[in-house]
Amino acid sequence: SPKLSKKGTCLHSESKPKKVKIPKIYTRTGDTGFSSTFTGERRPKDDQVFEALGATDELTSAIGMAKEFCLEQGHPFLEELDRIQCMLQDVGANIATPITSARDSHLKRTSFNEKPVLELEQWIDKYTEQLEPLTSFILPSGGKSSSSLHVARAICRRAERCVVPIVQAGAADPNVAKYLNRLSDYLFTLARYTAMKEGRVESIYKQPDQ
Ligand SMILES: Nc1ncnc2c1ncn2[C@@H]1O[C@H](COP(=O)(O)OP(=O)(O)OP(=O)(O)O)[C@@H](O)[C@H]1O
Repeated sequence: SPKLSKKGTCLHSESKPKKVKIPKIYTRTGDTGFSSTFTGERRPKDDQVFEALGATDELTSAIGMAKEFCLEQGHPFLEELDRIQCMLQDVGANIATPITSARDSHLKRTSFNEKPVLELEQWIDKYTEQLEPLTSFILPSGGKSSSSLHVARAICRRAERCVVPIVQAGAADPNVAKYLNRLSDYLFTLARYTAMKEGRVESIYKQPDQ
């Protein structure tokens, strides 16, 4: 197969070097504060679709950071977090494709079903069985893995708040809201599980002296 030289020319063994156009990351089309949905609509960047896409992006970035802390501790569930990050790409694709302006071909490529929600539930149940039942409010704590998972959990809840009105308007699949709702429970449970596995104490709520 053709190889690229450092200057971006395409090197074929038998033909003359051809210039390959490397696409630029910036198109400048968003500079006036508008951007595009996957269905081609132009909307202002403070539209609820872009708010939800941005929150989903923050969520997967927070999970990426948490994953690094969990990796340092040798936790065995990194494949679950990888899969969740892939699912969040699909969450984004569904949000970026308002059902109200989508053609069949768009819908086929960006549908989101209930299966990943059920998968999260299985994972939650697996960790919950190994944890002591909750008897008081815990505070985000319990080491770097646990605390970073709590940050991801809080961002997940914001993403859910952004998605709910979009789902209620019939523009995104209800399974997307369900997935985010379940994901925050998963992240909470996993935060507690990592604290337990690392032998870290979770801070609990005590009524502060008045
Ligand atoms: N600030 C934003 N927050 C969340 N999502 C965004 C934001 N800006 C754009 N998007 C979405 O992410 C996609 C990719 O973003 P990108 O930055 O390339 O868009 P743009 O700002 O419209 O274009 P450009 O950066 O090339 O001027 C867009 O098509 C849009 O759906």
